[in-house]
Amino acid sequence: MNIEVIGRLRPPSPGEGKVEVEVDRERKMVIAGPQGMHFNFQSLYPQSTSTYDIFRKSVEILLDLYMAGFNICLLIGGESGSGKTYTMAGISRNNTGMVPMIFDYLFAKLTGEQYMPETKVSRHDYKVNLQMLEVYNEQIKDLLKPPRSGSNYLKLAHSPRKGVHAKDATSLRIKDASSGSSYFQQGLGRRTETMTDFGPAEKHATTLTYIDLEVKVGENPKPNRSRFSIIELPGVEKLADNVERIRLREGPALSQSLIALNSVITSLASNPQPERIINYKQSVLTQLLQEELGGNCKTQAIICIKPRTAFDVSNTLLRFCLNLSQVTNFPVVNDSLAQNLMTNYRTKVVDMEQTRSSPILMTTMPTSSMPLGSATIPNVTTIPASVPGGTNYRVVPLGNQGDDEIRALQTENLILKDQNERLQHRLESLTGKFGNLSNTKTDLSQQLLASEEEKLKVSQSLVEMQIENNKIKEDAEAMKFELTNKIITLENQLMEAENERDRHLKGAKGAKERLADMEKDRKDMADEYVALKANYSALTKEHHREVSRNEELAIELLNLVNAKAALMRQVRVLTNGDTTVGDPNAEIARIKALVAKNSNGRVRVDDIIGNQSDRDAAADNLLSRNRFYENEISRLKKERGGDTERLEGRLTNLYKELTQARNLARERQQQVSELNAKVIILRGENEQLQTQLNRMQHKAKDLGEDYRARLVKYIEDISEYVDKGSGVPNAATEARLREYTNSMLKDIRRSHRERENQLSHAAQKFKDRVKHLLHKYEEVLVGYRNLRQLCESRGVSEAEMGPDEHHMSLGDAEIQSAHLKEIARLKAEMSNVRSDYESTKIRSGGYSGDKDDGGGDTWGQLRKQMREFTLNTQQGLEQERARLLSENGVLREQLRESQDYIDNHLVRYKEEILRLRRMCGIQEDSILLTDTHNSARIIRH
Ligand SMILES: Nc1ncnc2c1ncn2[C@@H]1O[C@H](COP(=O)(O)OP(=O)(O)OP(=O)(O)O)[C@@H](O)[C@H]1O
Repeated sequence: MNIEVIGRLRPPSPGEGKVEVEVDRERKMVIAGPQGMHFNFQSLYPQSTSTYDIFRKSVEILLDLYMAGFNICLLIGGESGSGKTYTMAGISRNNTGMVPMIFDYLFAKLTGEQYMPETKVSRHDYKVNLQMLEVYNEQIKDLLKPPRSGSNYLKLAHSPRKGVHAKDATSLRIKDASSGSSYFQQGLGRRTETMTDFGPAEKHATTLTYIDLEVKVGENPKPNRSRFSIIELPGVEKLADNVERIRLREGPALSQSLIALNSVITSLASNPQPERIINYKQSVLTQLLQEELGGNCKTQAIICIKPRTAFDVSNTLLRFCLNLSQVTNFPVVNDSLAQNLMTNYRTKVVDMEQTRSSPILMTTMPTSSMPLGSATIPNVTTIPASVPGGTNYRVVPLGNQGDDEIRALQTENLILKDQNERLQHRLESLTGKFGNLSNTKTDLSQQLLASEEEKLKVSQSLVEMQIENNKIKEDAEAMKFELTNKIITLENQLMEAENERDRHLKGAKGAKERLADMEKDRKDMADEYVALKANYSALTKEHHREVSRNEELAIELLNLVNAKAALMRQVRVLTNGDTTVGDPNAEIARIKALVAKNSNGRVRVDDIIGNQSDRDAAADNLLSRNRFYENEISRLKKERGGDTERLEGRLTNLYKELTQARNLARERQQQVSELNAKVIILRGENEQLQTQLNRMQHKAKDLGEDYRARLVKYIEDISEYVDKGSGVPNAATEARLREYTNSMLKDIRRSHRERENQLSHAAQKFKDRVKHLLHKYEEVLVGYRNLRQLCESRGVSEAEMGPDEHHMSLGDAEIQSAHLKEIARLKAEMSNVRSDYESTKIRSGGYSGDKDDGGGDTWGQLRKQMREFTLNTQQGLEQERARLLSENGVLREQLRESQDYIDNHLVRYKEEILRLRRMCGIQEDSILLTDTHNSARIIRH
């Protein structure tokens, strides 16, 4: 890592004149005249830039590295009066320099931030120490040592742990930034301020400020140790002069540090490789700056530039900058491992130096602070005996012992030289190895840091990936679960769909079949429809005919009522207002209502019967006729005399007979109704008998099955028994078989007896019922016959008495229409009234009225209809009776068959039991016998 070189232009002081330093457009390059050097600074801060700005832009980053464990060096160089001290220390509290700023920043960070930046590793238990040295005239001055505590000049020492260092230098523990700045200012105040012939001492002196930091990082118990070195170099303008001249003019020590520094830097610049061998021992300063210039340190140089400077000085300065910028360092993090490695390396170096140093040739006096291994023997003699304000070196002669001894010494010296060269070679190789190790260590540390960081990043990314992986897994599991559910649901749906499809197919098949059936049905229905339509048209015609007939009947009924009313009025007139004859108007009203109800208003009653005035007119007509008749009667009475009274008496008798006939007809109707009720009851009983017969048949069938099953079981048991036996029956087996057979027979007998009793009881009951039915039937017939005889004895005609007894049966008469019934009743009454009237007329003699005119046909038709009706009714009753008789015969036949069936089976059972008994060898001491009356019974002999 090369040394970074930045430039800072100082503003011109009052009276100094204008700025002559040339800066290019990019403000990075300072050109020393037209033919002079030019150098490209990493940063070139102009005059106006404050120290704080430079600190912020260029030093803060170094401090971060410093706190991370790197050694840092800030070289502040330039001409005398260019502002080196100004940059390092500032001039006041308000215009401070780099060191106070470093303290401020350092403590602010150490106390404020507990963790390293970027790596976030904890930082704790820090210790800050301050050392300040001044190298002037090859002497090391401890600037922090109080003046009155003895000598403050120090010797160089080389220890494995500290390397080359000022022995016993004061190291002050710094607790905070202000104390650090305070100590720093105190140290500055102790710098050498003498004036020499060649200018003030500060021009030739170097101020070294070391800020040592010890801090524990992370879990490591051993702290990192790093050093921040702020080195204010002497003015470089002397380098523009000839070195030999300087030495001749000033002596070898005054500018030795600067000359040696320039020489070392030039060597380092020309040897960037780590295996370079650099002679740092040219001065105290270069020895102290071994690490800062070419070792384990990150170095940055701030070169202060005066606004006006001489050409050769600026040329020298830029060359100095150029060399600096080409110096390569090998900084590493100074953790415990690196420290141990460096200690190990330094131990070897110290050991070699001790081995190489010769106690014979030269001895450094106690007052000398001669650096370890710094002086080569020839140079020793050139060291002046006295250096102003410094240490005295003296060459101590070994004595005058003759030429032989000198030659021996020279020989030994040559041997030693050879050894020295060998050692030098080894040292160089070791230095190269150390450089490699440092480089490797640096790389390793950097790689370690990078790998740690990368490891953290990788771990973080791994955790994030793990989390994301878990999330993906959970999502995948959830999705898998969801998909599984969906698949199951779809499978269920598929199965349901398949089932549905099968159902639909079956339904379609069934529907097709049904469709075919329906088609067939439709054809059948179409045929049926055609037939029905034909029937309907026929029925419609029939209906129309019936309606017209009904209307005709209604009209006829009304006419009859009219006629009846007229007759009733005549009867009233004839009977002199007998109230028993009835009110003709009421009869008309009743018939009107009946006709209106049955014809639904189609028959215009009033048109047929006429209104009240018509009826009154008819009544008047009848009354006038009545009066005419009365007049006729009175005339006849007058003419016939006593015949009238006799006729009246006969008429009265006729009326009485008429009343009796009516009562008889009513009574006969009542008896017919009772007979009808009895016939209905008989029918019900007949049905009950049929049901009972069916039950008996089923019972007989069940009994037969039961007996068959039992017998089969018995036969199987006996066969099994016989098969199991040896064929030679002994007494015990015979006894067991006999016992078994006896129990079987007992069981059969008992059940047979029970069934026989049940069947006998049922047959008896059935017979009783049949008898009862026949008895009732005969009673009905007898009643009917008596009725007919009574009617005949009363003189009722054949037609009026109704059908003969053998036609007596319920039939279509029950379903006759109300009109027909009413017509029949009215016809009967009409016939009665008419017969009464005829008889009265016959009795009254010679009456023949106008009423016969046109009425004979009507009566004839009515009589004809009534005869037809009677015949139809008789036919229906005969059919019903025949049906009942045939059913009765069938029932009797069924009963007989059932009885035969039972008897046959009982005989078979008996024969089977006897056969079994014979098979078993049982004596026929008890046998089954049957009686000859179709009933079985067991007779024990
Ligand atoms: N950047 C600056 N801004 C203003 N004044 C400055 C600046 N730099 C230097 N000076 C002033 O220039 C003068 C010389 O500065 P300084 O003493 O720091 O130089 P020097 O390089 O340390 O000199 P020497 O090498 O002789 O010690 C001082 O008065 C200082 O205040």
